[in-house]
Amino acid sequence: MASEGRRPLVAGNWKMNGLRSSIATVEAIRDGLSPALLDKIDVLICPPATLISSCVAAVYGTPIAIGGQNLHARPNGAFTGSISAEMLADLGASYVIVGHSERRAYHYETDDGVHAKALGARRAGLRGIICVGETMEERQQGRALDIVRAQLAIGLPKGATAADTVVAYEPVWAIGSGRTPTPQEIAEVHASLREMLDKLVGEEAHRIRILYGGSVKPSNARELMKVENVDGALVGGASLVAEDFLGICRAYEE
Ligand SMILES: O=C(CO)COP(=O)(O)O
Repeated sequence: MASEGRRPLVAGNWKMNGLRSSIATVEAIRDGLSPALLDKIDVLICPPATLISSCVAAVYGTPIAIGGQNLHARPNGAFTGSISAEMLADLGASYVIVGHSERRAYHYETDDGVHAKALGARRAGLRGIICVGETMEERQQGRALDIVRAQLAIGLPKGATAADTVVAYEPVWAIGSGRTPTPQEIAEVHASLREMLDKLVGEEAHRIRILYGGSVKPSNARELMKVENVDGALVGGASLVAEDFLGICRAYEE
């Protein structure tokens, strides 16, 4: 449950999916969210960078936020193909995902790199969503908590606040697999992350949101979102289908 006044955040990560025709999905999400629900939760869509501008236009005048999926740590320079936090902010993005496990696995991102990117996000006034998560092998070795705590301790910028930082726990083995940890397993990791946040930033730890991500669907969202210290969801596959993403948002309806 998002408690202690933390406002839930339901975020969609489209990954490398979406053409201009996908703006219809954003419009359907926009039109399907009731004012009463938007009073209770924050909603964010992170499309590929190519669609950020048109998504920003589609949600103009609503509280729905648009974010990037990755950034370069530097503000500008000779980094062919890269996009800086300033460029994302310039398009109207207000969040950016940092250190997603797919970036770590396929683009060799390290915890130090995640830290540099999170600083870049803060520099440009974006909220960084810092992702942590263990592999199945690490879980089986009993190392899940050690892994995610270390990822957080290195990745999180000094003095992080709820205004510039969100944490997302995404077990690598739950992403796109249809498998999720049990509510007890999620509660254990989120409590441990909250405790680590407390060590790192003190009181502010109780204001920083910790999302759960990995195979969140309308059918399991209610159960997962009421786990203690779960302050929302980071949704992959189900965020590509307006009705599914809306179904997850509606877990917060009652
Ligand atoms: O990686 C994720 C979100 O960032 C989760 O993806 P799925 O919801 O497709 O498992």
